[in-house]
Amino acid sequence: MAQGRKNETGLAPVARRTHSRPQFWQLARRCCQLAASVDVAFFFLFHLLGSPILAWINIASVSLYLAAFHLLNTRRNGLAIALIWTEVIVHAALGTLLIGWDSGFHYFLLMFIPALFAGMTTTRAWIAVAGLWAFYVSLYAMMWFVEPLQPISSNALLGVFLFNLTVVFCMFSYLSLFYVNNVSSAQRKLQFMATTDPLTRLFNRRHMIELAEKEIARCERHPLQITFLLLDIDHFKQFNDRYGHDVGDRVLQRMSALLTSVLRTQDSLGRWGGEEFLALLPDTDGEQALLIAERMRATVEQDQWECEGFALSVTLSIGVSEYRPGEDLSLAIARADRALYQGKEAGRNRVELELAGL
Ligand SMILES: Nc1nc2c(ncn2[C@@H]2O[C@H](COP(=O)(O)OP(=O)(O)OP(=O)(O)O)[C@@H](O)[C@H]2O)c(=O)[nH]1
Repeated sequence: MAQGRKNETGLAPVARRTHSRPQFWQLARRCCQLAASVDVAFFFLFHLLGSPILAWINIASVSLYLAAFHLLNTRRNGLAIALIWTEVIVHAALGTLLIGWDSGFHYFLLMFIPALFAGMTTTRAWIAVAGLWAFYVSLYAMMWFVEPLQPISSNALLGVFLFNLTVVFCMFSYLSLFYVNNVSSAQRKLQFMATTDPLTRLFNRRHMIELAEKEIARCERHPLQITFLLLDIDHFKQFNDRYGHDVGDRVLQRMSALLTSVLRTQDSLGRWGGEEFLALLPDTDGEQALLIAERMRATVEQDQWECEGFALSVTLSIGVSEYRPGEDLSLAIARADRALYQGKEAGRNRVELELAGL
């Protein structure tokens, strides 16, 4: 069924995805507003320069841009793009025919090139660019043989040229800025998604490993101590079983906020798995880490846990390990895990440091 619909529209999946991009249509709307404003300025400029035909062409252009803007607002995007295309091509051609190639109206055609690649599949964009190139070259060649139909003085022509050039510079700069901002914001979002656990908003396991490996590399250059805390909520399963999964999720979120508030700015905290967290404490020895872990344990125990009307008794067991220079990260974490297990075995709600010699 889905495949059939694809064929009916005649659009490849990439094209449909591209056209559903809200930023593209937001940009198209903004371009309509800008272009309509520029055309209002042109109306007065051409009246002053004694070219009434061009002045009234600009009024037609403003109407087309307003219509395209309205179509974009009502999601008739294809028709809107067709109107914008028509306006730019006809306007550039008429401007050039009436007052000559040196008016610089043809520069507006070049602005389509990035828009074509942003709004179409690559193959279609190449075909459209080839068509645009042919039109551009034909217009240029024609102006070798045809005199301008409504010439204006050379000073006025220079004025129009400078005006057009300035507008094209401004619009290209605006489009470039828009593009760069979009790419940077997409990169930020991707970076966030790649490093963050969506439920708790803490770092995810993969990012914690990256951070820990960076810290270990730093530790190998300068002899600094690193400690790891592996934290596990006691009897977490019972919250899910008794009160439902949503309450379990809220406990995880609240726990993340609480633990973050206890840690120092140089420490990193991540969700290691289900109800397990890993804290990385740089420049910290085992003794200091024990104090921090104890503070975390006590904070969780003393906090008033209430979730969706249920009073909960939440505690945490914590295993602490010191990183030994030269060892693999997994070994240091395995020792924290063993310490955590000992804490669970000894009755939970405890902090345990790795046993010496293990
Ligand atoms: N609500 C919720 N539950 C989760 C999530 N991830 C894992 N869990 C649950 O966490 C529970 C972990 O249970 P266990 O590993 O038996 O551990 P526990 O009940 O905390 O017991 P101890 O660790 O031995 O104290 C399981 O029931 C998982 O389904 C999550 O993202 N949200």
